[in-house]
Amino acid sequence: MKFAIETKNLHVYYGKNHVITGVDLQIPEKGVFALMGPSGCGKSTMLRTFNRLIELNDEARVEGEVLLFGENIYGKDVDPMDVRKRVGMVFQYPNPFPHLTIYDNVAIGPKLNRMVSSKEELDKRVEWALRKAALWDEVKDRLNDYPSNLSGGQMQRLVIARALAMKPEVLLMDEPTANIDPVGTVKIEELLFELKNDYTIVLVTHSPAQAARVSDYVAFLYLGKLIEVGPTKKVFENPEHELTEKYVTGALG
Ligand SMILES: Nc1ncnc2c1ncn2[C@@H]1O[C@H](COP(=O)(O)OP(=O)(O)OP(=O)(O)O)[C@@H](O)[C@H]1O
Repeated sequence: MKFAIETKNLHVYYGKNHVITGVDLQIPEKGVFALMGPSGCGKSTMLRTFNRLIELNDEARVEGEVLLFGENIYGKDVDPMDVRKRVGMVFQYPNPFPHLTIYDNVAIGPKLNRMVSSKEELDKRVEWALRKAALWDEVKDRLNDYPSNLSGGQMQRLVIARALAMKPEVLLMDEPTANIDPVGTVKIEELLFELKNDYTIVLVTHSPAQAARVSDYVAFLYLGKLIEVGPTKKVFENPEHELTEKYVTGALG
């Protein structure tokens, strides 16, 4: 079976600090796969190896393999920019481009990458992405406004639309609701439910409750090690490891 993402003996170091210590993980295609664990266990670091964003940190060193649909993205002929086009990312703080309109925030990726050949096609792509991100109805009459007046939740959905406009194969989300109010969080969680039919979504969360609500599969990381992985229901209802049980019952911080 081909997985969307597979890691083989993955290690990450920041200088001498060994923060991911030999992880073998298989992420199936489609659905929400949650990486959960307490603060500092290496979730964000691991996520950033999946699109080579980790390399923007000069101190970081990656060993082992990360396969994207069977192909090692750290292979010597692979261009990290190509990987980042195929694997989109959404961060903890909604970060629309403030100097671009709502329309241009979504249009810029396909435009710069020459993914469309006419204004009509670009308009269509923008509408499609905003609809997919469940934002179209809220912004269709103000596409030429700047994003600063949007709520945090709307900004985060705009950023999701920006990522989707590139038609990625995998979408990485690093604590996407950490800075969003409860209503906005519900909307984003509902959106994940829709998107997971078409995309493989890898979600980093420190909240076991969120992992339980939205994920199909979950991996529990602790101090840079993969402790347990499996279907979410199984891991929460019948964990194999005592550490996992402590974490999902809130006894581990
Ligand atoms: N740029 C960096 N340079 C050096 N060490 C780092 C860097 N980023 C993270 N670390 C260290 O690597 C370890 C893993 O951090 P990481 O951010 O991946 O964990 P996390 O599980 O995502 O935590 P959080 O939920 O707090 O973001 C931590 O010990 C952290 O201090």
